Amino acid sequence: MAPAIKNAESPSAVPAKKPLSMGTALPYETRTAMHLKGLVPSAVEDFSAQEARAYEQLKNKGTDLEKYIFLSWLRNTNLNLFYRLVLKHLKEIAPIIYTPTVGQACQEFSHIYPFLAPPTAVDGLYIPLNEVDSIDEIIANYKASVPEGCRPETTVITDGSRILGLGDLGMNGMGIPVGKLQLYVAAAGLDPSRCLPIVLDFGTDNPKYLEDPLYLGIRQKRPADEEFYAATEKVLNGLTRAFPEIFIQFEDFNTPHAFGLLDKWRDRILCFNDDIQGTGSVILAGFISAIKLAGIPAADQRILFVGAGSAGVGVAQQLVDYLVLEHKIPEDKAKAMFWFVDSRGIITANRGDKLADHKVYFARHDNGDVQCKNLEEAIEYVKPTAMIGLSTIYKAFNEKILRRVNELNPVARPIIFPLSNPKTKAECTFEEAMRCTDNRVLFASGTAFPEYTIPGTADTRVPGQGNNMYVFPPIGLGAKLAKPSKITDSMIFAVSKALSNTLSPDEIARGELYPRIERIRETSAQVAAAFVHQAVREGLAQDQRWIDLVSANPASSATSEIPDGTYSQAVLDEVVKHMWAPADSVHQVIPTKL
Ligand SMILES: NC(=O)C1=CN([C@@H]2O[C@H](COP(=O)(O)OP(=O)(O)OC[C@H]3O[C@@H](n4cnc5c(N)ncnc54)[C@H](OP(=O)(O)O)[C@@H]3O)[C@@H](O)[C@H]2O)C=CC1
Ligand SMILES: CC(=O)C(=O)O
Ligand SMILES: [Mg+2]
Repeated sequence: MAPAIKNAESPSAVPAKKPLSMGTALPYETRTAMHLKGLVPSAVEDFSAQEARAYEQLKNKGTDLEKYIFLSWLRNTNLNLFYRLVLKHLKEIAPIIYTPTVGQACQEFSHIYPFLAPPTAVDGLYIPLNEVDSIDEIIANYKASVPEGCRPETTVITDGSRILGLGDLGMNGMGIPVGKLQLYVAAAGLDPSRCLPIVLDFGTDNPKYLEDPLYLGIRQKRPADEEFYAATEKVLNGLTRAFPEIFIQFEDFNTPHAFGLLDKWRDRILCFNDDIQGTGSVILAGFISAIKLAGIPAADQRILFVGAGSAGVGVAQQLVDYLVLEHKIPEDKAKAMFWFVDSRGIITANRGDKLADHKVYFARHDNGDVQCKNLEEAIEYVKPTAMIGLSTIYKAFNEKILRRVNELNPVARPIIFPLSNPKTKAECTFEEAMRCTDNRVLFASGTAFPEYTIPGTADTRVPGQGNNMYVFPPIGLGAKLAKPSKITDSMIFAVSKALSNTLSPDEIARGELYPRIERIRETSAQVAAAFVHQAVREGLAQDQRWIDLVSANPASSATSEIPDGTYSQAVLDEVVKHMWAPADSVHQVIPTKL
């Protein structure tokens, strides 16, 4: 793990008013000085004993949802211990605080909410549609409820309208901003006291929640577009008025609004859309590794997307940019390497329905009279070398389909990425993909699948996790440091290149497509450094210290137009110094002299 220190400019992430959260780790002198004598058990422990106890409790929970609730409570009562535990057991805990369990937690959010945090904890902003005119008051309330100086620098905002592949969960979607921000902290060392989850409680079109007596959001249908955009504008204006440097991640908005918000705001404020750009970036990184192993030239790939929403189109846009920039394939030819299947079949210009704006660019014009109505027909027509699932359809890549794609690719290794989340929406599992392709598959999934040992051998393969968790934390960290006026597509492209460069020789030798999750802190620092370099190269960075550092240490002769994802050691070293990490001993967080 990259060494990490607390950002000297940040207030401590552990609220000073709550020393009791350190509980049994408080030394006797501190207890005396703070009039706590007799209020905690007499043993004085170090943090690792507390950590062992917390881990024991975690292991004893019967279900993943119980583990989620326990971890949420821990985070809200002992932040330091929570992040020590998360970092030590990241591979085990990430699927609980993030996909897949976070999906279930969102579905149950209104039922478990009171048990996630003590009543005094402020865990984010809940902004009802009918209160958007009070945004300044809401922000003032927030400021008054957190320690002086805790100005948020990173926010994840959703309106809960498309939570993972689970659909419209209304206000219950709050679990996603909360979960994403925990990864910002764990993976990239953002200061937890400066992370602000926000849910726009704008109603829900999901009857299940409207009828649920325990639902905690406003009980009304979602507003029409005009009202949605006007209300969102009030919130974003209020937020940027109060915190002009804040980095905003749009998350899990339904696809038309995801594209609409990005178009409207991307040149005005420091923001990005995780589902379009973050997913595009992370899947491009895995794809770069996959095509190196596929055994055919990149230009011969025939790429079939199953699902044409914000994620599918976002990924394909990044792949086209890559084929054009890196492989010098003309844009028209690159675009022609892609086919999309949506709920009505292959997307063509003459299919007879009015295509949503985001589908138009990739609609086929070369199909003549052929219209494939489903995935099976599409496979026979396209004969894909790569199949990318962002459809939310569980088992869409069934055994027959997987075997057929394998059969169609006797030379090239098939690329199969079932990327829909959570696990209950994944197009196939790693085991299925391995079995049906004679273990030849180049695989990545949105939710982590277990390793697979090829029967009768000791050959155990590790599946790639193609999840935007590898890129949004370093993008946020890089943005916080370099302070670019906006996030550009070329910065996102640099991030993909940088992530693909982080694979270790061992991971490359084993044919893996992503770095192991246990190294995510190290890779996040490297990717953030590449982001900072690119922001400076493009002339958009506004923090003079980083401009000077990059100018004195240019990593390569890359231009702003064709990013190569490189960074200098000097910038990497400096980035690492700005990553927050939990304290190792109570003396780092509680002054010895009170
Ligand atoms: N791995 C990762 O990091 C990420 C994964 N995702 C996952 O991607 C998935 C999709 O997200 P998003 O694009 O925003 O969602 P959308 O709901 O906008 O997109 C879903 C797409 O799938 C299509 N579809 C539905 N049924 C079928 C079917 N039977 N056959 C083929 N296509 C079908 C829909 O068609 P139509 O347009 O006709 O309705 C639509 O184009 C989610 O599960 C999400 O969790 C998202 C972001 C990141
Ligand atoms: C990972 C993610 O952002 C999603 O599934 O929506
Ligand atoms: Mg998402």
